[in-house]
Amino acid sequence: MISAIILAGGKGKRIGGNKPFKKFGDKYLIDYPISILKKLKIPYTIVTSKNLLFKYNNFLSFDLIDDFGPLAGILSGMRTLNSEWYLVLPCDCPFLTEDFINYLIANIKFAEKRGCKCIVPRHRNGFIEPLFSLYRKDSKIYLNKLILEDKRKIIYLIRELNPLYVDAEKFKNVFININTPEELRDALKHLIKK
Ligand SMILES: Nc1nc2c(ncn2[C@@H]2O[C@H](COP(=O)(O)OP(=O)(O)OP(=O)(O)O)[C@@H](O)[C@H]2O)c(=O)[nH]1
Repeated sequence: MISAIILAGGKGKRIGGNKPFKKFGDKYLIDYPISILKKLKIPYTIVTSKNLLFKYNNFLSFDLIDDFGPLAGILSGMRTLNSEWYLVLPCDCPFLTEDFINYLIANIKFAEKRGCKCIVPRHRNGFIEPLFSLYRKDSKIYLNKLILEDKRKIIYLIRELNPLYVDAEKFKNVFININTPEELRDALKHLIKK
């Protein structure tokens, strides 16, 4: 019923390129979401740009449009795997947990009853986490439309999907992601403390 799309394209400019293969502890960043998805037996595809140096050939999909950003990556992943719901994740989420994913999945029935086409964690301050969210397969229609209109912000998608917002507060560490070398160092300290 659910498949996952790991977004691993983009330029990773702030971290100096090829973000998925930055070393983090004894693994690469991209290995963290993969290992959690494997434990949960959730099928996944890794969506990346053709120009990114990639070490894993299995499970790869490529962006249908270069440099468009996450929306094109999500649509590309949806075209690769057939599923009712898609879990979208970034490649830089070393503190992702099984509990968090199970929590999102537990909200699917309720979302379907209310006609919600996405399930999005929201923090107390209103900040949302669209790259740690579930999207129904019929999001594809809206993704196609937004891409044709060159609307790249993910908030445009969320607005079309009658979102079910769920509590992000109890999973705060899950959303630690890594954009710069400094953030990589800080997150490593966090990993050591764990
Ligand atoms: N497939 C795909 N993934 C993308 C694309 N742009 C960003 N991502 C992924 O989306 C997540 C969030 O990306 P950002 O951190 O906003 O952007 P980034 O390109 O990684 O980094 P910067 O260039 O420093 O902004 C990361 O997992 C990226 O790998 C894209 O065009 N295609």
